[in-house]
Amino acid sequence: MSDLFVKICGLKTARDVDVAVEAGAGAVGFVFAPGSPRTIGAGAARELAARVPAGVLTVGVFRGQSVEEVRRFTEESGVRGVQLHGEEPPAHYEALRAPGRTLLRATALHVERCGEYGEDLLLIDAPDPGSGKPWNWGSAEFAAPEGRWLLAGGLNPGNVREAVAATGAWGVDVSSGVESERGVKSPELIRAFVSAAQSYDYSE
Ligand SMILES: O=C(O)c1ccccc1NCC(=O)[C@H](O)[C@H](O)COP(=O)(O)O
Repeated sequence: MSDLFVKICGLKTARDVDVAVEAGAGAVGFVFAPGSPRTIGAGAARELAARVPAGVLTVGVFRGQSVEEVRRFTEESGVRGVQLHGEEPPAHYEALRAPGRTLLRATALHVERCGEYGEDLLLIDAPDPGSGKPWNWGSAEFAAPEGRWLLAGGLNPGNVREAVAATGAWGVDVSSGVESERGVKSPELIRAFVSAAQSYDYSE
């Protein structure tokens, strides 16, 4: 067993939040970026976030939205983490910094180390986030950043251990790989993903 940090993203129902928490996820994500089958409103997210124990991070997921909009969704929903997917500049991270808030920078670009934009956690993702399409994390060209970073993009219960072994990621993030159809989470796949990820032993 490892302490691998697991984030389950794109949750929309109380059942799926409860399953993710009980399975051992360290974070759960709610999509506030418009235009996704996983998008929910701040009010719905507030009810879901209220079910989550203090030790599990609740995260709002945004893409290309203004600082004002991100702030409004974050405050209305009560999530404690903010994840930006739109290659927002460092000024957005500075503006969104608040006591007790965790900032996550999601990018498909090469990054030397976590924290360059003022983020607390880095998420190295596919160019098309939430698509379920894997990218070349296993290739020789991929250089892992320094610091705490999560791997995302096309992960599923069957490949997550191999992905962590290949990259040395501190954590993993998944959405499509724990769905029975696009936008619909599967409790069985959530449990299988967390179990597979956390069975990884870094000394392997
Ligand atoms: O999920 C979406 O539809 C989405 C839309 C806009 C910005 C981000 C989005 N999702 C982010 C994630 O779910 C994860 O961070 C990650 O990309 C995992 O995606 P997947 O490849 O589907 O596992």
